[in-house]
Amino acid sequence: MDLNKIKDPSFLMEMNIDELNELAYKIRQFIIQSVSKTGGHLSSNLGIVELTIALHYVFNSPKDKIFFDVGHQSYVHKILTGRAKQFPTLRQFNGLSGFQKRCESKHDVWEAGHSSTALSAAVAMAIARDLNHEYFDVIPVIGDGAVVGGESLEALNHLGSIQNKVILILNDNQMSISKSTGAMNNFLNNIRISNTYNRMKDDYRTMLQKGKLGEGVYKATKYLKDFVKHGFLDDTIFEDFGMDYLGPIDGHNIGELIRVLNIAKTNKKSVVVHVVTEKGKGYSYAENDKEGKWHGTPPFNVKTGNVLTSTNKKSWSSIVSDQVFQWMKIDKDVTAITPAMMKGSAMDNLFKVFPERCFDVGIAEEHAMTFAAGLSISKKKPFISVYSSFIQRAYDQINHDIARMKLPCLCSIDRAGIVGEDGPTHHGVFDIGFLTPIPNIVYFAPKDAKELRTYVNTCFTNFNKPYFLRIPRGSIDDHPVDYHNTLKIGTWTIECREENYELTIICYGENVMRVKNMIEENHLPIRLINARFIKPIDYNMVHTIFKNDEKPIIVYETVLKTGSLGSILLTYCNENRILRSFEHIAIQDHFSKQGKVNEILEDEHVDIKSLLLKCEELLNGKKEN
Ligand SMILES: Cc1ncc(C[n+]2csc(CCOP(=O)(O)OP(=O)(O)O)c2C)c(N)n1
Ligand SMILES: CC(=O)[C@@H](O)[C@H](O)COP(=O)(O)O
Ligand SMILES: [Mg+2]
Repeated sequence: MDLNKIKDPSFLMEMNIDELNELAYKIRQFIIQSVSKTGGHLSSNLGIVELTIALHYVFNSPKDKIFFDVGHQSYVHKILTGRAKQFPTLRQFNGLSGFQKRCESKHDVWEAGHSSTALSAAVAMAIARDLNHEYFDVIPVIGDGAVVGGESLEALNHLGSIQNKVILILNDNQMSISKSTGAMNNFLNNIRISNTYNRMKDDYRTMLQKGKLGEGVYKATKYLKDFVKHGFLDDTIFEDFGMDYLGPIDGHNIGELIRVLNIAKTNKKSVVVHVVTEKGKGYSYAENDKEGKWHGTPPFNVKTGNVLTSTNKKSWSSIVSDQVFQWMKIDKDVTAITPAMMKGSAMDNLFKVFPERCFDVGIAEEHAMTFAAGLSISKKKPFISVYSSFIQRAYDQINHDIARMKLPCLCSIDRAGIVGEDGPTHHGVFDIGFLTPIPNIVYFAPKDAKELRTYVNTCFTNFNKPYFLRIPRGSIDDHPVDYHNTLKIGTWTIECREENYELTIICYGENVMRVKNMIEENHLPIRLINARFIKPIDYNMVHTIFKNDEKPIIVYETVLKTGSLGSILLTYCNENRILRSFEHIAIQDHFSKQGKVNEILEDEHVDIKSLLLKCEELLNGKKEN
């Protein structure tokens, strides 16, 4: 069958199990080929092919609400709901989203990108349905990584106390991006490997084969309830939360999936269907290397498994991590924390060499921050690395637990700025606006590897306050720095041209080097200020620039304008009665699109070309005067 011709999932009803298996094979090949060209979340999608087919076979979307937590594993759902043709545009500018998107299809009933929201939404949908006296099923599909996120557990707590039915599909592939961690994972693992379970599973299989479960849903459900009550599953956490439990089910056996999903469909109460799948299934490289590489991949060669873009530069994340590593070697109090992003934050080596001082707390940004506060109050020196967009979750913990008590820590805000293909849910453009109002913190955005390493040294040398660090996605040239080298908190530097300038640009982070190149390539009479401390700002320099100089000023940022450095400077000028206006280039009050970083910057008019145009306009205007 031609996947491009699929309009909606109704065609599945005409297919027998062999045909459904053939379809699964085709979809897998399609996804491998397609993602090899565009890049994307490969292994989670390869693992969920049969499960998604079975869900759309048993339930009637969009009347029944099938939706995926995070949404990075919704490619099969997209194909079955008529979007195969758009896959060449996956994650591209103005193309198909890598997550569910309500504007793309009526079958996308929820949107995410961040983890652990699906069950909350499902509980609400089920309650609203029952209030409206409507009849449909609500079926959130949640991974073993996402199910431990605080919000999932809060929603589970709510669901367990109400009568409204939700069918929670727990897609257990034993992996988050790295290996799943924590007690819930141990619990799921125990179910999977228990001898008792295996015996029970065989009994259950036999019953399925003999068609006994087909004799009547009531009988089947009762059997499963007895199974739950008297068998090895008598204290599943889900039962304790007031739900029924079905499973574990082989997530690559379509026949078994369909049978059990039908039982879940007719079950009266909320039910967890525990489905065991294999991440990366059907692509040998992804099956053999489950540790992160194939979770989200750039374009690659299908035959060799090699990615098509490679660089000699080092990621910003790995440079932070390496400098922290140097400090872990000499200071046994330094500890490291990641909320499930060990690979992305390049912390593998820390975990390998110092396992007893490194903590992957799972998808739990709130806990990660308060846990860091607890370590800090106990005289440890916590380093935490969290993506900018994910730390939005932990605002209160930074404010209430860390900053208010002035607890020393070093928190690296990774993936700050426009991140690219992950799109609006993942752009790190809000952190300056929401972190800088918090008292007691220091916030630093390095221009290069040297400044970055020097700041890490500064923090560990004087570990006495909440230090924050802001780094983007991407790579740069590395520059080793001895750990004695430090810098002065709250100081900005003049990056180029102290005299004979006609215009001043103020920027920070990776933009400093970009702007410097622009100035040098175009031989422009511009003074460039490296505003590396976003908090505290360099009041002396700011005063000098804004008070004593009549030449034009541009504050250039690639974050949201609201709450940005520009708005901090406006407030400063106002407070100090400095009557001075300046040009402010930053992102307007909306969510930026997905695509290549340069395309998005251009779309937002905050690219270097837009800056250059503004400079030329101001410089020419100056000359004409
Ligand atoms: C709040 C938040 N933190 C971290 C992430 C990054 N992230 C995306 S998918 C993922 C792993 C999810 O694991 P699981 O739910 O088991 O899905 P799988 O990929 O195994 O199918 C993580 C950590 C995120 N999207 N949102
Ligand atoms: C879906 C999700 O949230 C992550 O997989 C994210 O896409 C990772 O981003 P990086 O590729 O920047 O690590
Ligand atoms: Mg998983």
